[in-house]
Amino acid sequence: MACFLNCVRFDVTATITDKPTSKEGSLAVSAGGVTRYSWDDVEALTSNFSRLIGSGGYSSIYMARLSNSAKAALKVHVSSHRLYKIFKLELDILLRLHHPNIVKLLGYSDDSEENGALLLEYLPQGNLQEKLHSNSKQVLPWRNRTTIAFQLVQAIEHIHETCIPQIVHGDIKSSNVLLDENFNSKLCDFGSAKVGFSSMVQPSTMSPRSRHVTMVGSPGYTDPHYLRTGIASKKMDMYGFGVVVLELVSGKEAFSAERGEMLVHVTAPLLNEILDSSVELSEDNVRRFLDPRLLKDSIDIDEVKAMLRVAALCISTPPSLRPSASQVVNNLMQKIPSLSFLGSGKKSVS
Ligand SMILES: Nc1ncnc2c1ncn2[C@@H]1O[C@H](COP(=O)(O)OP(=O)(O)OP(=O)(O)O)[C@@H](O)[C@H]1O
Repeated sequence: MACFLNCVRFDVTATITDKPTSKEGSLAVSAGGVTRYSWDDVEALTSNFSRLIGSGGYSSIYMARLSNSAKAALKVHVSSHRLYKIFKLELDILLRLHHPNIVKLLGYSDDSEENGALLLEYLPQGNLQEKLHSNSKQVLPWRNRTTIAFQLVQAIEHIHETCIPQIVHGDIKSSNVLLDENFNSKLCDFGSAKVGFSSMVQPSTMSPRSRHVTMVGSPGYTDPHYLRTGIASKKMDMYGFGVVVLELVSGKEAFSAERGEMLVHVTAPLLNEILDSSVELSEDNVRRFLDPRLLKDSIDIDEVKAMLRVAALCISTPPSLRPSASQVVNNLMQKIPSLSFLGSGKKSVS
């Protein structure tokens, strides 16, 4: 996905585990459920990269077939030394992450610095951005939208609060949320992540004189506090999450290139109204903001208000006012009864 011109990736500083030493010709080697492939295997799995299923700023994603003929997705980083480091960072993180709402690593290939590839579980419904904003006739029902938000924030809770060391994703946006056949959401793309700090980090490449920061940013999703200060934190993930919730509720894009408009700006008056306890929130205003493609009569307006309130808190300034992921998990479970069922078995050990 396109990035802000003035923002590039985080510097990669995380330590990457050494690769396993045993390797038998082109035979794949499995450890802990993750298989290490040679580049020849990768070519065979993808039938020589014959079917492209997605692409990002730094990688191409190809359809792969495993030996049992199950589908998988193969992510290949554009060849360069810097991008190989991003590949190693993502590999290191995915090797450690095990959560139902985080894309699963099935295997990898790291033969040489030119060739790094991640084999991921295949998510047949693609990414949330396409699902919400393409002109497809298939409209994502309200129930799925609340579930997707809830599963996404559980994935964020896991990386922020459960796994050790903790991780800041650094690029929460709807194109980094993948959907399985039942529209369950899985967070992907850890190429911008920061590892091993509890809440804040100053990017190492930020010069004290220039405020130039090396960090990814996607239009409409980047925390303005981060852009101003260069300080990355869990709160920037909560900001990105808040924007995704606004997209889910409104069906509008985080950034409209056509109008040069950010969703957070368009929604600011309504969100201020939501946070202002002295104002009785007008139901008409809330309904007007809802995605027009949704069958509004069947939607509980209190659920919409709950989602908007969460979004408003997540994008608030200063970042210290934003809730943690676990606070959002608890709040959504309380306000949207159908989610408590999903939340009952939510914890998964890293
Ligand atoms: N496991 C998967 N199953 C199905 N489609 C996938 C999978 N992984 C990625 N994709 C598709 O490829 C797109 C790009 O993937 P990803 O975000 O990982 O790449 P990237 O190069 O890191 O992107 P970015 O520019 O956002 O950093 C996704 O938005 C999705 O459409």
